[in-house]
Amino acid sequence: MLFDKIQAAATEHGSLFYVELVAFVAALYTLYRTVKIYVLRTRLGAEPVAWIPESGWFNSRKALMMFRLKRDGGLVEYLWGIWKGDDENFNVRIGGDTLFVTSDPDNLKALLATQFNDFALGVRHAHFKPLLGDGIFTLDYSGWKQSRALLRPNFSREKIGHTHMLEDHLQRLFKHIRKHHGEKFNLQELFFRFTVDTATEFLFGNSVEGLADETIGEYPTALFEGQFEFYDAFNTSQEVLSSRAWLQKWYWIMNPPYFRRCNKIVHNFADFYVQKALNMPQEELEKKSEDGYVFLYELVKETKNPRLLRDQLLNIMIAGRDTTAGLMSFTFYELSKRPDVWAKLKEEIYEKFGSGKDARVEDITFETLKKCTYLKFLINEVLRMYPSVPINYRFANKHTTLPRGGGDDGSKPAFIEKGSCIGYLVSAMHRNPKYYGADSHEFKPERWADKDLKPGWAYLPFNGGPRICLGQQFAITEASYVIARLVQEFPNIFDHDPEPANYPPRIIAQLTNSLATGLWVSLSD
Ligand code: HEM
Repeated sequence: MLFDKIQAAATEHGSLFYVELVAFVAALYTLYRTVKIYVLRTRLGAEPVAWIPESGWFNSRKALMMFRLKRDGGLVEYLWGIWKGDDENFNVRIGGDTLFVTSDPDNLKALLATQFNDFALGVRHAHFKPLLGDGIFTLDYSGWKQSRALLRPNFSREKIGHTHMLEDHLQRLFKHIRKHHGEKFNLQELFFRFTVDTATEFLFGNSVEGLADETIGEYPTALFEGQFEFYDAFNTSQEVLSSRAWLQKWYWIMNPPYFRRCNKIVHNFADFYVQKALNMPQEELEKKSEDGYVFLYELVKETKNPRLLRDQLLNIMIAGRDTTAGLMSFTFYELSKRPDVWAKLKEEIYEKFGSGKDARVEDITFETLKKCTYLKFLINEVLRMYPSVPINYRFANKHTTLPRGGGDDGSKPAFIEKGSCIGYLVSAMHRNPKYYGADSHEFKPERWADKDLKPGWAYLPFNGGPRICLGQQFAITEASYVIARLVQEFPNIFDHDPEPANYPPRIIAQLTNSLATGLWVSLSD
């Protein structure tokens, strides 16, 4: 009936009729949305949030620019520029959706802790599922709770404090450094290989030995066909996951055949070790637990489900590997540029653990590393200036509010519509003078000695609330050990940055951060 009437009206008024009809429906819908949001917002006691000006149709110009900068390494600085530190909260329209962007500690506390149940990861599960399946990093609600309960006991102090497991891999790293005879090389690339080696050993009980190659006269042991493809496949899959995360609800566009092929290689790798563990007699498992700590062997005591085991291990791998490599890379980036920081660090490490031939390696433990005050300040500062996860997001699972961002001065509650996305920029918050003073853009480990510096929720490298990083202590122990050992072995560091004028450096923001041009340094005895 209605359709017939529309057709008759179209015949009578000519072809412009359809354009007018669409405009009318759009206007009606806009009016409906405006009234609906006004009513909901008033009911929840919130006020309107400021918008940042659009550029291009639905901000398409901004979105394209962000994609380009993500690839070229300028995204984190660009976002900081939009922010300017003053506007900690605003709305932005991207591709027709409203994104509430915040770097306000009060809002982050509500988002991640006090109003935890109002928010979820949302589409992250769909973004990451082809590689990671159902695990702690991808699930919400009861699935996440069960995962956390299953995995948490494996991060206790006695299970993650095995620093000696790192030493064999470090010896390989030293060989790579020494083969350059004091000439420049890319240390970041070695750190990324190192963390895959240590992560695969810790998680699966066997390292991929990515650092073992002919240039240092070592060859990895292959246990099965396709083992050596794991390293590249995992990197490639991870890059695609990052692009899918950036595409948000359009993630399905990014599903190329090479992604599916790489996922298969990674799954075959994990399945091999899972099956090996499942086939192990109980006594052998117990014996392995006594010999050293392997995540998989501990999990097998709790569940025999091969898919669950594979998914959880890959979830931890993705959460822990690049983040730690990034932390070590940015630390040495700063160390290579700051002789004053390098000297103070050396003083502390040499005093506590000796150096060169007199190095007391066995003294470097979880407990003794914790007592290295300057090393702690250094790591705090690296994670402040270069948080491994600079940008993150959550979705509202109901109509709700966040404490700040509404009203003329942004001090009133902000309305958050069900289904909308909240982007939070930890990197911007970490450089805001409001929380870190006028020198907030400077790299200054000493700031952490100031007893008055109590950033609370303004310092969030490991997230906060119920989903706080499970591997925080693990990562800090591993990075501290590597830093201390490198300082012991190589007393001299020199900067060979190909872009020395670019400070802060260009950063590639994949799922986590890395230096766009690599970490070019030389280290010598
Ligand atoms: C410098 C190193 C690291 C940093 C900066 C870091 C940071 C983070 C952040 C920001 C999150 C929250 C992600 C989100 O909820 O959206 C997270 C979660 C997580 N991290 Fe880390 N991480 C690091 C290393 C590690 C390591 C080494 C492991 C494991 C061996 C690990 C295991 C996890 C797990 C399992 C989660 C998920 C927790 C949950 O959702 O309940 N992380 N990490």
